[in-house]
Amino acid sequence: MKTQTLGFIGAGNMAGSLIGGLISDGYPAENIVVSDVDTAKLKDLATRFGVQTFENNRSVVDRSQTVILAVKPQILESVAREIAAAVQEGRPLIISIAAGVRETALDRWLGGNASIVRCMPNTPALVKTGATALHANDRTSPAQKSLAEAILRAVGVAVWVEREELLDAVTALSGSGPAYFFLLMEAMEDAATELGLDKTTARLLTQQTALGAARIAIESDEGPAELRRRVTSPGGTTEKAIEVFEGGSLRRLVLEAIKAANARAAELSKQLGE
Ligand SMILES: NC(=O)C1=CN([C@@H]2O[C@H](COP(=O)(O)OP(=O)(O)OC[C@H]3O[C@@H](n4cnc5c(N)ncnc54)[C@H](OP(=O)(O)O)[C@@H]3O)[C@@H](O)[C@H]2O)C=CC1
Ligand SMILES: O=C(O)[C@@H]1CCC=N1
Repeated sequence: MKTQTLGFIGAGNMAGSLIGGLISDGYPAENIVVSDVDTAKLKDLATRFGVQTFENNRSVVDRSQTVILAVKPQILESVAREIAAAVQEGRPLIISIAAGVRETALDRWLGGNASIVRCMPNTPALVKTGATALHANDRTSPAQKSLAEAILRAVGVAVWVEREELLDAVTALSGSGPAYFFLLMEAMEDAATELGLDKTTARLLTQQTALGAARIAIESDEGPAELRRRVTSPGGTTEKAIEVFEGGSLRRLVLEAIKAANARAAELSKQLGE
């Protein structure tokens, strides 16, 4: 896979995360090409990672065996129509990371003969701890599916979903999920500073606690409920905090938040042509 040219259209947050992760996994920078309308973003990626950049999307498609579409969902139709003439008989493989844009809509915009893998990665790909779910259209060959999986697996875990609609749930869970943890970290830091800790100490302890909790959760055979119980001494401090979280309906809030994100993904797909 690393000998093939991999193209990115869109040089924003998610492209930067994927490129950073791929390069730290040993993907040669000279085999990565990127285009964007924003030259400052191209310059930034070229400086940080040494990738080749272009202001013209067609230049990226013409050079690539695989093209990752990393523009906002609302821009995808115009980008797809712009590159359609260069996408023929399933080549290059198209990987879309756009939230809520269905394979059928993208295929239509691309001219009706594209091999498309839709996936939902997340920004921790930058540090090779990404979480991605994938789904492919019928035209995608087993070799193309393996290639897409290998690209995303290089920056974290990658799993296939059986039905494309499930990518909306994945978007709401792990696509947006890093932001949920960051929100909790922000709130924990603020609380700690209110209790008198300085900002630097509050941040360090919060970060290390998040990392430690995630590592234990990954390495243990036990689920989060049991792991939580191990921290919660009867009559102790954690119990008091958990009572406040449960009393404030944290679980209901999380359910509502994730359902709202899922609904937004479905709404985007309706707005953007199903
Ligand atoms: N951010 C995340 O955590 C995740 C995002 N995604 C998906 O990834 C996609 C990109 O998101 P994100 O990286 O956050 O978005 P960004 O806005 O950071 O990046 C998109 C980039 O595309 C550029 N662009 C706009 N028009 C064109 C065009 N015609 N041709 C080429 N480039 C263009 C934008 O430039 P300009 O800003 O000037 O418009 C911008 O630099 C979205 O579809 C999103 O749903 C998926 C998983 C996680
Ligand atoms: O907020 C968004 O729409 C994108 C998709 C998942 C994460 N960021």
